Amino acid sequence: MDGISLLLGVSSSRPASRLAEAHPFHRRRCARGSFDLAERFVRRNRSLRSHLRVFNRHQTRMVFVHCGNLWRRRIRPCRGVGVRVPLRSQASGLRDYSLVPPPRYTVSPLDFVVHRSRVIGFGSFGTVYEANKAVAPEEGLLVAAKTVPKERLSGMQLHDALYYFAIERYANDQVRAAIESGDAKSLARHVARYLGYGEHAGQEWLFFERVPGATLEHYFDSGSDDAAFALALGQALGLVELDVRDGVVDLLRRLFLRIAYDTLQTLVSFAQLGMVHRDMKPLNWIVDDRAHTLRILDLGSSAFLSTPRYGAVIGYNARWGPADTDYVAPESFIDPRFPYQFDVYSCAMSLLRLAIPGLRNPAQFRTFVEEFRNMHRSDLALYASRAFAGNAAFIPDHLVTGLIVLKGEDGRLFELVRGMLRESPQDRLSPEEALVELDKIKARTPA
Ligand SMILES: Nc1ncnc2c1ncn2[C@@H]1O[C@H](COP(=O)(O)OP(=O)(O)OP(=O)(O)O)[C@@H](O)[C@H]1O
Repeated sequence: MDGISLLLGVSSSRPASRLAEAHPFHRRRCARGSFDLAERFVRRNRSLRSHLRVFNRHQTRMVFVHCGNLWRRRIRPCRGVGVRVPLRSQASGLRDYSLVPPPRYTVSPLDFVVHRSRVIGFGSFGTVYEANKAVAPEEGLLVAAKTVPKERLSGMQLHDALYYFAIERYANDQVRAAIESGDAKSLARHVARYLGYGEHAGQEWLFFERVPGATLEHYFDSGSDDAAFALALGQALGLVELDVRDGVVDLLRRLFLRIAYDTLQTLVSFAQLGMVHRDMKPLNWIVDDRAHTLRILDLGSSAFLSTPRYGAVIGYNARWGPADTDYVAPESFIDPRFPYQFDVYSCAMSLLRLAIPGLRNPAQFRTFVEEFRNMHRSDLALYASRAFAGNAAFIPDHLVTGLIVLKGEDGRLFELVRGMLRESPQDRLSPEEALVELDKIKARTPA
């Protein structure tokens, strides 16, 4: 890692040399490249993500920066390009995971058998294993056991991983406490059940009930045609009345309404806890095919905006990069005046992939995201009108079904999604407002 001093990938119009001019000490170290180049670099080097602080202020250009030995250097954002590299001192002060309150729900890892050879999933910072509860109550329960892979992380990466892990623990504590107090029924249904935190032999664990089913991304990835996709997803969600004879548009519309409802209800409950999830996306939405519900995973990127006992905010730090750039709201970082609108945008972007068949393919979705934000300022109406006028690079054929899906209910669904995608968080619907609109639409839709 130390071998690479700095790698920049700058898309389209602003040449890397201009960036270098603004920061002469980096001039000789800047490499010019395309967005694709930079993105490929990031994807291939997922483990380096903790060192990549990326944001795209105007959604026009994207810069990725990798710093090996430059931790003390800070690159200030240029117009249109945002680059932030954390200072070591800031990193240690502001990301101190020991500031996160102690665990509320604890368990003994010895009560679980963790199957180390059966990895369910792993991300930049965590590994999730299959496990079983080995003792009563609930002996034999299928469990997902998440831990920080300390053996493959070191330095700042390990530090970041432990921080996210502590936030995830804290967030799950809050969610479970709300469920137990009876305040948040929707959370019991829409978040993976948290069993508790445990530590053994220097390894920390978070234990969850294992959700039977697959993530929405997995459904998108299935490669099946629209009708087969809709029926499989509908069956998993318990929409037994779905019938292929109703036509694909109708099937997709009902799925859309159902998933929008599940996710918005959850966002309303999160907001009641003062929480922004910050990483709402199909990969973190798992369809529980036994309880027939959508559950949200991975609370590790959450922000708690009002935690007076421990300081203003837990989990959120504007000096850090945003979450997944494909779904991140245009403000990139939470606007403290309209914090809950952040997740609404990511939710709507995810829902677009459900409604618009062409967007289920990740590469096509990424092309769409670029164009939608850069050329159309996240305005769905502008995008649609240009796409039909033949100005968009995105293939209109793919858009047609999706727009017909959204066009239902006299265009109300379209307007709802448009309102959820407003570029400015001030104009965007809050979770409550979006849910009210959705309720009105559902009331007009035959069951
Ligand atoms: N409770 C659960 N039940 C079933 N599968 C789960 C559960 N928790 C996590 N998984 C699986 O593990 C994968 C990774 O989980 P999670 O997103 O929590 O990890 P992560 O390390 O934070 O990943 P990333 O860095 O990509 O966000 C999920 O996509 C899902 O497939």
